[in-house]
Amino acid sequence: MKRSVFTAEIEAAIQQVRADVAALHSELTRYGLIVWTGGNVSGRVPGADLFVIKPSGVSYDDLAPDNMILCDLDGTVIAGTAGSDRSPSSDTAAHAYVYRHMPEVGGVVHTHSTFAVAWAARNEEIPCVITAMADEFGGPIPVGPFAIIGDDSIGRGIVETLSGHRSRAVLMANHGPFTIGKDAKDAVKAAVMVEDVARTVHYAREAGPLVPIPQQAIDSLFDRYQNVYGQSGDARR
Ligand SMILES: O=C(CO)[C@@H](O)[C@@H](O)COP(=O)(O)O
Repeated sequence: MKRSVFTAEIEAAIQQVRADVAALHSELTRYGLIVWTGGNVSGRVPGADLFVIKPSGVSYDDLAPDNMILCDLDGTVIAGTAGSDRSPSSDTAAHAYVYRHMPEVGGVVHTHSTFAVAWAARNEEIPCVITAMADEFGGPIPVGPFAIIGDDSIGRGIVETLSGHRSRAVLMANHGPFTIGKDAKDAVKAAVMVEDVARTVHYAREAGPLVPIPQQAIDSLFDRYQNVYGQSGDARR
């Protein structure tokens, strides 16, 4: 089967995304966002209609740049490339759909993190009642439609929910969080933060009624965090 030949520049970009995506999977285990082989991270290859995603069902202990899988934006594995002998993540179609319909997205993450999945099981959005949510998500974290894996329906639900929305996280109904970002690291950060705020707001509501933050304050906090917080070279700046 003929292997695609990439320019030296694209080849270098592919290698960098392979290394980044492989390394970022350890952040999901580090923050306790997945168990066993659940979850997945992908990253778009800058300058090419390609993305890299993990192989399906492979232990996180065994993930490495060379067994990440290179796909085109239809989710088709690029034959003859490193890792192409294995099946890509079962969520590849969803990631591909997001990359095709949200050109500004450079990374997609899916987890089954406990508190976020609990909100998804109730089909309940997480209300914006803490400044950490206003900072990171600019408001509530929305619920996406119930969608069965296997075709474009999960990806379509992510795009329909997050297009034009400040949040980089969506709670797919009865399933769990999918997050997007400028790059794979930005999407992983959103996955870490959605679980953190899901847990905090869960406990807060158990103790008593939640107090919403006024919209003007949410807008101000989000603007500061997106445009002032951190360093000028950060992906979101
Ligand atoms: O939630 C799903 C599918 O949506 C799981 O299968 C997913 O977390 C892990 O699947 P992969 O190992 O990436 O194929």
